[in-house]
Amino acid sequence: MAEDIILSVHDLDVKFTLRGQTLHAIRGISLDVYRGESLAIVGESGSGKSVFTKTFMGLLDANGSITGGSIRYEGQELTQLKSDKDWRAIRGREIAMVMQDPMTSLNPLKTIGAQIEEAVVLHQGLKGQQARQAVLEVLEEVGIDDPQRRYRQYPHEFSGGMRQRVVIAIAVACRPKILICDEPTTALDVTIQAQILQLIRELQKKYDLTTIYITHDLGVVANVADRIAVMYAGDIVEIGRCEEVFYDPRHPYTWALLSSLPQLGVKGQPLYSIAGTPPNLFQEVKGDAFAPRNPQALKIDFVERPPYFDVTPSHRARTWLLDPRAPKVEPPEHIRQLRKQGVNPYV
Ligand SMILES: Nc1ncnc2c1ncn2[C@@H]1O[C@H](COP(=O)(O)OP(=O)(O)OP(=O)(O)O)[C@@H](O)[C@H]1O
Repeated sequence: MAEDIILSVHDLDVKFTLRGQTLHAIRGISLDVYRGESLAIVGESGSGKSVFTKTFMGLLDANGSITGGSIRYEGQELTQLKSDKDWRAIRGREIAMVMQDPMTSLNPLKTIGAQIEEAVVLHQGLKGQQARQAVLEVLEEVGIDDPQRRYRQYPHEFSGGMRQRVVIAIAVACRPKILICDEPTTALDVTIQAQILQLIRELQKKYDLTTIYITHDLGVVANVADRIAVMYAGDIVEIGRCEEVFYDPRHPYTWALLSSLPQLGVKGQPLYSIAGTPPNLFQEVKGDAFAPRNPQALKIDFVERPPYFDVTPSHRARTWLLDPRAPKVEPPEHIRQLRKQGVNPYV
């Protein structure tokens, strides 16, 4: 059976203007997101993960604009939406976001209860006692004890993990179909991180949510993602099912990203880090954007941008290495070992 596509991005381009110069942040991304799936978008800082997902919600900074391509959500073309009123029908209501730092999305001057209640009133059409009851239920649902008391408290009276639960409560109270989680656990310690990811997973099942995780840490999503999209320099360079990207990665950037996971490090040896820096997006990127940092780059990598090559029907990568004419280049030994071992070293 064909997958049901909830969001379809085609050849998307985003540019920013800064002091008279143009920065090409998203360079022709195409991506279908399937209803009910959990998709992770991973890549280094600056690869364009946040900018890309902000385009689904009309949240680009004022100096940025979509300069090409399309974004269709449930058949509606989002790139045509202009006014804030149009976007309000999508933002929160259809597509909601949980940000890395809960303090940026919470109002420090309003009680937690009042903030969740606003979402309940606006999106579920409840009023008075019913609205209050719904807030207490959602607080409990996200694992906040003693909701009667917590309702009256302010954000500063909550710990970081609890604040993140409140932000998730507000997002879920809007009954969205897609939940975007932008580094939802980065600021939290490891135990709390796992609890928050677990909570998001439970809510995803309960409400049949489509979730998109944005993270620079592949390890974080190993447990939660059905599919992984690897971003580099404003482009998706590899996408596949979680196990395809972990055990059979094809793009040299994905190899490098996997190699830099602390879980793969050898005790007593310094952690692998990717040499060099990402390209300057103020300048035109030629060929494969990762080529200058790739010790095994081919000549053509510096000349022509690679197309996507299919590895399986669900797995593709933008690398000349997959061209039938390319010389055989093996991934590093430790990456090959992963497959042989067949165990998930990331979790
Ligand atoms: N308002 C802006 N003006 C100019 N450039 C911008 C603006 N917002 C983002 N960019 C640039 O767009 C590119 C992508 O940024 P983005 O924030 O999406 O990266 P990211 O992968 O989400 O990184 P991080 O993990 O650090 O959040 C970067 O080069 C960034 O500097």
